Amino acid sequence: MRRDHRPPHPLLRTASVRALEHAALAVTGPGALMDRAAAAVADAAERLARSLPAGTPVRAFCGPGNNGGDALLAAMMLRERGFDARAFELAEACAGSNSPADAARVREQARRSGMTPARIESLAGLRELLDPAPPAPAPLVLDGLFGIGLARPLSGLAEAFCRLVDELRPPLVAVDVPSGIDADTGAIVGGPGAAAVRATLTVTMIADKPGLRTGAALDHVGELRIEPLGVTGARSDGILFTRADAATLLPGRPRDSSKGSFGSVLVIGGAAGMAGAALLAGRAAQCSGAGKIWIASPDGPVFDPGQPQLMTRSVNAPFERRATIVAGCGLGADSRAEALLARILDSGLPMVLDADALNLLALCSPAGHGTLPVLTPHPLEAARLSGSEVGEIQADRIGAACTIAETRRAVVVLKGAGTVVAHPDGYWAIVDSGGPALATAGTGDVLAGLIGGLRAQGLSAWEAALLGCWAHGHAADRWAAHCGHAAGLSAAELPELARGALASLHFARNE
Ligand SMILES: NC(=O)C1=CN([C@@H]2O[C@H](COP(=O)(O)OP(=O)(O)OC[C@H]3O[C@@H](n4cnc5c(N)ncnc54)[C@H](O)[C@@H]3O)[C@@H](O)[C@H]2O)[C@@H](O)CC1
Ligand SMILES: [K+]
Repeated sequence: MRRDHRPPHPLLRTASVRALEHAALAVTGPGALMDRAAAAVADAAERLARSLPAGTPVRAFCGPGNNGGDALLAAMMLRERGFDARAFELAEACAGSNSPADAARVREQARRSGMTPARIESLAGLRELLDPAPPAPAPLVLDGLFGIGLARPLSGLAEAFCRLVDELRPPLVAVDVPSGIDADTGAIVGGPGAAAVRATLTVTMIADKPGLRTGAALDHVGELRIEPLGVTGARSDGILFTRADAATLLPGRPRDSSKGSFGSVLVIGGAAGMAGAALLAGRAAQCSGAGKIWIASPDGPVFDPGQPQLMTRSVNAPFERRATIVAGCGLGADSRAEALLARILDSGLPMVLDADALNLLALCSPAGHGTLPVLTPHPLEAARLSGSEVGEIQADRIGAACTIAETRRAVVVLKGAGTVVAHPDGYWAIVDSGGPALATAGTGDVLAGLIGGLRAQGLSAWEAALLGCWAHGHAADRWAAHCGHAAGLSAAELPELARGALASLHFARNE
């Protein structure tokens, strides 16, 4: 995929982080990594404290494992730097747990310096700490309850801690991972009803993690800082697809070219009552730079008066020999649509299947295709494609996208917070753009059109999916940043914004 020599942004699952940690510990000796992790947390907390009233106390919540060790040592460092820093542990969360060696060493150090974590036994005690009666100042909180060792849903006082944090929204630095978040999947352990900490800032250790980049985690991580702790040699499980990656994929535009040089897109959809869906996909294909665009609707020609260059075509006409098909946006689910999808799948042409095409595809058993198609399901469509439930998809978005990609032999774009793109050969990426501005009807049609338009310009299915997703997300992000608000974007505005996002990559190439 890469056309330059810049290393990608790796995302490591817990097993890979642990393997790196063990290899590094053999070289650095015990304690060194925890010293560095704690120093990174203390530095981050000190920076955050500069934006808070002078004298803001630091309250560190320490779990039984090394995550708690990091937080406790950071609190000790902050006390040495002059902060009113104290450490606490939650009675139930620590019951019966033996600390691992590093955390035990820090606890002994804390005992010697008179900073043994005070045990909190009740909700009242917890509230008093997080919401002290005036004039006592509100605290800056360190969340060191659980990191990559979280093994079950938060309960008891740990759960109450999260609920109080949700209510009071204190400035909070999460150590490694916000407690309650699964570092591999980004889901809240125990499901959407379970508890997880909401951080202002997360300082994550050794490497970036997929579970900080997709799903529910995006409302919990806050600002993210990655601290390698001097550990190198990260083997990536997947990548974060960034603006710099996107810039390497931008299709060229030679001077000596014509409309025939940039491919044709045939949008098939826009049945009665849903014509707009096909028009949005057509406009987006246009804005991506594709040479020619046709719209074929099962209910006769649909015109886009503002975009007269979009041509119409009968769905019964033979498909253009070299077209890229974008099918499904407002296609309907009747027998005509079914027959059309069968023709599309038989064509062997490059294709992007969205919306109704995915729902129909879910009814067919997986089959081989001429060229790798791109499927763009949202979680409900993904659930239909894999015969599961939305909850199961969201519990492991990467796993779900990879499974569908493999079984359907397709590049799969699993939409939603932290879009996942998966290849049937098992590799995957999370797209580093997009936000809640996109949560409105029609934006999926725009995405399908963008990907189709880029595919028509010669990008592979994988490349077109990644670049299309990035441009789509970045367009919305830029719009939201400009408005200072993420609500009210209409899908009709999005194709031109995406054109701007793609154009901005010309500058990124030279950065
Ligand atoms: N040892 C080292 O050199 C380093 C450790 N690091 C830190 O160590 C963390 C991992 O440490 P651990 O492996 O000890 O794991 P954690 O500290 O994340 O937690 C493990 C402990 O929590 C308990 N536990 C898990 N889920 C629970 C729940 N829901 N309720 C109550 N108890 C629960 C487990 O039984 C175990 O005692 C990382 O996240 C990171 O913060 C990093 O700083 C890197 C360096
Ligand atoms: K944590």
